[in-house]
Amino acid sequence: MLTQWLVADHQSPDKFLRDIAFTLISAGRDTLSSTLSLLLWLVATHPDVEGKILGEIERVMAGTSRFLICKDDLNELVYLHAAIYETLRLYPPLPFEHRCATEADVLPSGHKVHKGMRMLFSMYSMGRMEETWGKDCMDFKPERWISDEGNIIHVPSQKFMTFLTGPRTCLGKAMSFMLLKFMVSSILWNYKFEMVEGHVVKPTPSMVLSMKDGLKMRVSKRNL
Ligand code: HEM
Repeated sequence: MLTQWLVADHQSPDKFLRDIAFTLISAGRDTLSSTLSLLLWLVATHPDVEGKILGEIERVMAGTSRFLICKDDLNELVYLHAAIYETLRLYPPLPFEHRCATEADVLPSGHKVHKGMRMLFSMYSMGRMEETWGKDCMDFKPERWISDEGNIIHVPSQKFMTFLTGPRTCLGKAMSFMLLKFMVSSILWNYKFEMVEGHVVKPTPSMVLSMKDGLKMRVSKRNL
């Protein structure tokens, strides 16, 4: 696809490549760092989840002397995959979005939309709605993403809106899961993260979800 665009854009392939690289870096940098911080916080405050993630990595690493997960192992990390989904449900890095109607329309709810009307929607709230996610919607529970057969349950993008839905959905979803699984498994396998006593994490809605007073954690090396 890149080559096709490059061929079509005879005038300035360098500028085109620069813009593509900038888009990918800017779209991926803050979203991934927000997810990583929130996941480390959730894991540190849910020792049962930490234990299950470590147990899964241990099974994958059994019989090897490696200290890092490799690409072929990623599909085996189902529980970690579910923990990332669950983090992104409760704490979408882009907590709200807007769209502008190009034509007048009527929403499935019956609400009328005028041409040019700007609509703001909150992925943060949609990930916490009881009628969508059930009574335990506020709990951090990776298990809700795993089927009885032990596979990740497919949830339609209209329900799980963190990467948005429709033609302008995030192009980096698969890459995000791959990178996050690499990072989180390698970090957690080698280091233990504990909250600094008294530090309260306050997720703050801005363009990218952040933490008001940062994330203060104590990091120690694990004895493998
Ligand atoms: C957890 C990580 C990520 C989340 C939650 C996320 C979420 C989103 C959302 C909500 C949009 C739609 C924005 C809009 O239309 O206003 C978007 C668009 C986009 N994302 Fe991501 N993103 C993530 C990571 C990445 C990564 C790692 C890349 C690339 C390396 C990437 C590339 C893009 C691109 C190129 C678009 C624009 C798509 C288009 O407009 O057609 N994203 N992302």
